[in-house]
Amino acid sequence: MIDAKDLTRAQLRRKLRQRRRELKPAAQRRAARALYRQLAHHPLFRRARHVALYLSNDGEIDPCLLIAAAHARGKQVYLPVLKSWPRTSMVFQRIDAREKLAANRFGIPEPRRDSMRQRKVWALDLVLLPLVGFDRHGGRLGMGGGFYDRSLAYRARRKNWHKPTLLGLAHGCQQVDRLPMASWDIPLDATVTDTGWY
Ligand SMILES: Nc1nc2c(c(=O)[nH]1)N(C=O)[C@@H](CNc1ccc(C(=O)N[C@@H](CCC(=O)O)C(=O)O)cc1)CN2
Ligand SMILES: Nc1ncnc2c1ncn2[C@@H]1O[C@H](COP(=O)(O)OP(=O)(O)OP(=O)(O)O)[C@@H](O)[C@H]1O
Repeated sequence: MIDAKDLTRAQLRRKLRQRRRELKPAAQRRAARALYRQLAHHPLFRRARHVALYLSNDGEIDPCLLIAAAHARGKQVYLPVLKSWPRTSMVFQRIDAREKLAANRFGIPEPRRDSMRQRKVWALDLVLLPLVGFDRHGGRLGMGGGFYDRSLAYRARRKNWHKPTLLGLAHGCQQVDRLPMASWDIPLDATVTDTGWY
């Protein structure tokens, strides 16, 4: 496991992104199936009606099997969609199983913006977050845009509001011993990997 103490956030991010990108396609497919087995029958997933996921990019663990399962079970499935203004914010928008998608400014596919299909993040039951690095204490290192932190910032002010449950999704190799937490970081309830819950 990487010792995060001697690295800056930028160095750590580079190292961990490289690790997940190095996974071969067969290892990625195995990891996606193992992640599905960790979550598909868990009560947090089974009970959730409104679930936000993401489309994998840059070697991220792929939640596509969970997306398919969520659709098949009649859940409402949401993806993050970047706003053009302010450029640092994003919203969660419902997609259907055959949704047409187009690449956003980072090359990640997303649905065409439609405010009728958007839902406030505090009205979601479960958000499955992509991440670059995680620790056992709810720490998350993202791509560095602050998109998830900004959309979850209300949590810091509303301590008694526990929705939605926040679960990071990652490959086991993205674990670090302890991430330095920034003042704006919103702790995860847990991170789920191909090998277990942390
Ligand atoms: N799959 C996925 N979707 C997601 C996120 C994510 O981390 N993963 N995001 C989570 O926040 C948001 C997008 N945030 C991102 C932030 C930076 C970069 C990125 O690749 N930056 C490049 C260079 C930027 C550029 O091309 O202009 C880089 O750092 O190399 C990508 C996504 C919303 N959707
Ligand atoms: N609630 C917030 N309000 C204002 N700025 C914020 C907030 N959260 C994060 N930021 C800003 O966003 C920038 C990136 O934050 P950070 O490095 O934690 O992103 P990240 O969690 O890695 O990215 P992402 O959530 O997009 O995957 C920081 O410079 C920070 O100043």
